[in-house]
Amino acid sequence: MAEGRNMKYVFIVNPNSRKEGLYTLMNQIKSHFPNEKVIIEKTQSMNHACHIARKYAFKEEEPIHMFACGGDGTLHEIVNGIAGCKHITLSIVPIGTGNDFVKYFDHLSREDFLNFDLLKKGEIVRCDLLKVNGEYAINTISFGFDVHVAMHVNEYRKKLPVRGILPYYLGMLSSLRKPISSSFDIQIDDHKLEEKIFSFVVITNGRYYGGGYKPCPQALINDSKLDICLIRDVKRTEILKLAKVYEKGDHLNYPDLAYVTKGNVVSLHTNNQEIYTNLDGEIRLLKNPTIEIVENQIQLLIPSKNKE
Ligand SMILES: Nc1ncnc2c1ncn2[C@@H]1O[C@H](COP(=O)(O)OP(=O)(O)OP(=O)(O)O)[C@@H](O)[C@H]1O
Repeated sequence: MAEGRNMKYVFIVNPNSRKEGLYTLMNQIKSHFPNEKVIIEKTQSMNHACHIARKYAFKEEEPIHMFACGGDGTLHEIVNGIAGCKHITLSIVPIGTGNDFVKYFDHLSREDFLNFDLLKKGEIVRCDLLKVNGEYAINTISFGFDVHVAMHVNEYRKKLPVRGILPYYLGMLSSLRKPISSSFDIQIDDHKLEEKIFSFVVITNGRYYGGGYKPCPQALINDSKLDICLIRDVKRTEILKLAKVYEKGDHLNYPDLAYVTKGNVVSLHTNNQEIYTNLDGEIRLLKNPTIEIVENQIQLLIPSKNKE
């Protein structure tokens, strides 16, 4: 835990999170912070987490240990409120349904992130952010077929009382009714790609997204680089094969299906037309999106399983 005499502990909680996660969280707070300055802020609507986080970002005089309690959507909003703030340390309490970002730390389980004893002796990990047309993302930004899948996933989650991986499969099936590939005019740094037809393009900081897929298995959250996965013009008959290998990050063994590269800036020229963009699972319509890496923007505090 980030400690110090004046340390303030701020929990930003999405109350719509999994009930058992919320229950564990409240018990953990009670037992670990009997006397300290603890503030629990519950989100009430879309983007509220960002507004709450920003309020603390402006209070530069006091050190703050902030906890993002929810799913990747809550984390996304908080990161947009505190990017670049050196007086805030951020821990993630993954009580959402997907929580793909924390899967990056593959030596830690979801339970480890909920264990404040492990957080007490935790370690600081500096984290870069992606930025597109003024908005940050901590995990991934993508374009193409997988954005349509994400949109359907969000719809299924709203409409049906289903959780876990099922909305992702349903979203994929719904998206297959439309063409899988489209034309992209892509520039990576000063290199314009000659290849234009792709099924989707994923730019990553972390390693997992979309319920557990692994576009850039070697991505590092603190290497000051964008990792870019380009999925080629996949036919309907190849989608199942792709999904299977993509989940394990084995798609790179099939260069006819996909390839990965690195860069500092990725630009999509859309002739001022809007394109659906997926930022950490949130959907936006952007014109001519330009994605850059912004280094060392967040101090993450993650649990440690080391004895001492
Ligand atoms: N009280 C609230 N009522 C309705 N929506 C809310 C409320 N608080 C937060 N939200 C919205 O919930 C979404 C975030 O949900 P959550 O944190 O579970 O993320 P998620 O995108 O579902 O992630 P994951 O897939 O990891 O579970 C955001 O769009 C946010 O604006």
